[in-house]
Amino acid sequence: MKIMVIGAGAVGLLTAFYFQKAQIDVTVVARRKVQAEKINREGIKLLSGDHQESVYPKAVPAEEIKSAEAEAAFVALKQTEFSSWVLWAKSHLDVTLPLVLLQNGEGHTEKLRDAGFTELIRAIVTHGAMRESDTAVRHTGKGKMTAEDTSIMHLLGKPFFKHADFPIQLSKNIKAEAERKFIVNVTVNPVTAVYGVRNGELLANESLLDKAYQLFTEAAGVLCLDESYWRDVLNVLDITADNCSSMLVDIQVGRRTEADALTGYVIAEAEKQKIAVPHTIEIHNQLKQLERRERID
Ligand SMILES: NC(=O)C1=CN([C@@H]2O[C@H](COP(=O)(O)OP(=O)(O)OC[C@H]3O[C@@H](n4cnc5c(N)ncnc54)[C@H](OP(=O)(O)O)[C@@H]3O)[C@@H](O)[C@H]2O)C=CC1
Ligand SMILES: CC(C)(CO)C(=O)C(=O)O
Repeated sequence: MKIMVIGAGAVGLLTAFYFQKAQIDVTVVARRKVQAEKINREGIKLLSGDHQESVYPKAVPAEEIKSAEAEAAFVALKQTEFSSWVLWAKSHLDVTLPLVLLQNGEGHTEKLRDAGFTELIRAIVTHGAMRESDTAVRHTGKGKMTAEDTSIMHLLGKPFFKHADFPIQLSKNIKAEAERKFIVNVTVNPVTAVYGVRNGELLANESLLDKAYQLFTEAAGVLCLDESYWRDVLNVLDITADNCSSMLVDIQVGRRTEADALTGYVIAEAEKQKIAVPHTIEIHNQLKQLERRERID
């Protein structure tokens, strides 16, 4: 099989590494030509604890793709880049190419559907990954990829169903899986980013946990989720206590955050349903202010 991995950041490099290692023909599509050239020279190095290993997929810059010679593409760029990427996708990819979407947050699937793409497969990633250089990725937390149960995912996922380090599982109810991840991200990420703390600090500090719970209650109201999802949030906080959330990292390095696809999505849905979400609006505005203050790109 041939796949493309579009976006050579943390999740893209991790996905490309494990697929190439499983002897699947991978083409990495990088935004920057210089990154594609480095991957072609040096391969992709995975770092996990003390273990290091390299694989050698092909890489091409996005500007040089004419049409996709692949059975599917894994899309691994952030929500912040999605709208402009959809314009690129419309002119470079066949609308029937199966696209496996690895993003946190909501709104991206609709953007692609509105652009005419027909084979959209959602996947939820619970791994932790950090890009250390243009060619090296650290696997910081072993989780899994849960993808919508489709025939192409049966083929693509097969080498990984029992994989020790990069397991893929299929779900007939990906909406529920996505909601479970969404409620964690919309609760944990904004509080850790605004207060500049690691995830575990929310468990240690009652006032921060209260703020997270207020966000949880508002998001759960909008998504019609029950209180049992709060246990998931506490569980993730416990398991990832030492992590800096992705949103905190974005603020620290001066990048735009994925707030629009998280708190922004809750605010938009609440407006449609005429539900008040004052705490979500307040923290969303704080995030936007922080983005303006810290932004370097
Ligand atoms: N990192 C993690 O542990 C996890 C991340 N996720 C989710 O996965 C998604 C990706 O996150 P992550 O990998 O961390 O993000 P990164 O910022 O590490 O990577 C995004 C990559 O997309 C590339 N890119 C941007 N625009 C384009 C474009 N038009 N064409 C091709 N490539 C492009 C960027 O290129 P450039 O380098 O040139 O900027 C960058 O390499 C996010 O939605 C995130 O929330 C989910 C679970 C865990
Ligand atoms: C689960 C959590 C909160 C781990 O840090 C995450 O997904 C993120 O940081 O985006």
